[in-house]
Amino acid sequence: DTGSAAATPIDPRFDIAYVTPVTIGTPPQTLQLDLDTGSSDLWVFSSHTPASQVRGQQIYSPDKSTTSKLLDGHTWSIRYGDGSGSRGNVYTDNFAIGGIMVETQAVETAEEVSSSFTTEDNIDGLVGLGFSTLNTVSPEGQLTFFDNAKPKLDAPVFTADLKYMKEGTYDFGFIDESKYTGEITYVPVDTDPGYWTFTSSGYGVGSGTFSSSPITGIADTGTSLVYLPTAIVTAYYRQVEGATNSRSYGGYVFPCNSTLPPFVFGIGEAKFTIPPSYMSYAAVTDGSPTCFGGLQSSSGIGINIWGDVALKAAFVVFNGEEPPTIGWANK
Ligand SMILES: CC(C)(C)S(=O)(=O)N[C@@H](Cc1ccccc1)C(=O)N[C@@H](Cc1c[nH]c[nH+]1)C(=O)N[C@@H](CC1CCCCC1)C(O)(O)C(F)(F)C(=O)NCCN1CCOCC1
Repeated sequence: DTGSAAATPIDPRFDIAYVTPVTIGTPPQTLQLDLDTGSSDLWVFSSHTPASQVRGQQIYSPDKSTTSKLLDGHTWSIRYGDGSGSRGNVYTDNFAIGGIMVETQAVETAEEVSSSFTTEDNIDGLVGLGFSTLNTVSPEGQLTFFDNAKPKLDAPVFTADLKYMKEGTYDFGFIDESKYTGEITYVPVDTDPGYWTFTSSGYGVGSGTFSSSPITGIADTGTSLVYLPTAIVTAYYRQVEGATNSRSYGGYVFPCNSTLPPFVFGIGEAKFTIPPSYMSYAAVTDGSPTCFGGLQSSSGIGINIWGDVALKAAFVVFNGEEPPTIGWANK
């Protein structure tokens, strides 16, 4: 099998996250989920989510599906890097993305979600596409959609073609040559503890010299920005007029009319350029002349994260062969 599904920015003003339509159950219930390579739980707003915590999200009702089965005695609970979280019970049911159907996918139904999920009415849940070792279901961990779908895919891969303020695509089971230019550079992936962890070959600020130094981090479709070591981040913002590391805004900000250099990162011998428009993430509040940077320091996180700001500058292949690798191509 092969399949494709849209990755649509949830906000027309800036790319905070992307959602993809999925179907669950019989007859199919359609939800818009955030495909997230930084986690490995597939969870949804559901008929079990308290009404006070649901604000416009689509919900999955297992009781309305003739193919749903409660996974008795199983629960889940997850906390994300931005402090948000959710927890609940587990069903298995038919689950499809882009026409790829998994009959007994573990679908985690939310009994509770944190306030930032309630207020984000464009996200009905997440599809974790990290490695199944990160799945939080207890007492038995469950497989991700990708692990379940792999045996029926023409190739054990999925690709991300995220775009700047535009609809992109996730493809499953094939590599669409029309979506990239030149060659795909593959590098090894370390699956411990369960992220798509790889090592970049270095970075450059604008037309400055390229610094060939290894940067190990995770490819994370569920994180909006890029988080890198402080030395790299200060080297970047040193080139931005009026940039400061603002405690109140929690990161590097600068006047929105400042000229930003592009940010270059290396994958093996290949170079990828994040254009200035991606590096100016958003005004700190609507209409403010102060903008928040798309590159921030990872010192508070503990790992470097190549989030959407970097991913949308490339065509990325998540290769699930043994051993897994990750491929990057220009587009
Ligand atoms: C707006 C912003 C200031 C740029 S933001 O940072 O708030 N953007 C959020 C995403 C978002 C989208 C929509 C609405 C609101 C927020 C963002 O980038 N969050 C990251 C920030 C971060 C990461 N690390 C430190 N900080 C995050 O938590 N991303 C997780 C998925 C998010 C969660 C909130 C809802 C949208 C999806 C993530 O899964 O990508 C993760 F990798 F960062 C993460 O937390 N993975 C959980 C890993 N655990 C390990 C233990 O086993 C269980 C799984």
